[in-house]
Amino acid sequence: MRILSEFVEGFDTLADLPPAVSVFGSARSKPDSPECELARRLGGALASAGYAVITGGGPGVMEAANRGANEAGGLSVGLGIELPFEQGINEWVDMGIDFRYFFARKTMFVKYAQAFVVLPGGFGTMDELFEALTLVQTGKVTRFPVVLMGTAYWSGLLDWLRGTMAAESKIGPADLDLMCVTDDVDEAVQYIIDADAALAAEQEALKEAAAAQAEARS
Ligand SMILES: C/C(=C\CNc1ncnc2c1ncn2[C@@H]1O[C@H](COP(=O)(O)O)[C@@H](O)[C@H]1O)CO
Repeated sequence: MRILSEFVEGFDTLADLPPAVSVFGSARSKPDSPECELARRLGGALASAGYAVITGGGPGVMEAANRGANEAGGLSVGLGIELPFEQGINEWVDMGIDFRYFFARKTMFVKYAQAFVVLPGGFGTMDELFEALTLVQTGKVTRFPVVLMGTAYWSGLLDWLRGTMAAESKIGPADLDLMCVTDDVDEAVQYIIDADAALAAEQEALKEAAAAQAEARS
């Protein structure tokens, strides 16, 4: 079955990926747009911090993030999707996989990334953002940093989330804190590094507590 083989190929190809960050954003942005410029700098900064950069492998913001990572000597990953108007995986991708099913592809974005960074985009980008937030809100993934970049673009949505969605109790007030909103590439990368360190410390503490319990029982 095609969908199963997409999971198998994804797991096989990405199994040895170093720590990675998934970057989302518009397929339609022009290479000289502010968001592509930001995405390129972000890709470079993530690569310099030791993260592989995973995108949808398409044009626009995806290509810019892949380009930044590739130019900085990092690992640039593209999870392409078969579309009727598909343009193929962009030229800055070192490791590319083509998917027919959004569902299998989305699993890879989450399973193999330590964080999501979301730049301005359309329906596809919104789908990816809200899927990530739902996974974190419901505890299906723990301590998964979500960074929104391009503050002017997001401000209207954030006002609505605060003023309508949270105000009418459709989300909790703390749910808005699940996102870091910034235009500063260094702040975005540091937020991810700090979240990674906090998670590692938490896991270490759990391991030590389990070892101490086992010791006490023996
Ligand atoms: C629209 C055009 C090409 C589309 N090609 C895509 N290739 C890869 N990934 C895509 C593509 N289109 C959407 N995606 C995914 O959704 C996000 C962008 O969608 P948006 O609606 O443009 O915000 C992106 O993160 C991808 O994962 C021809 O220009």
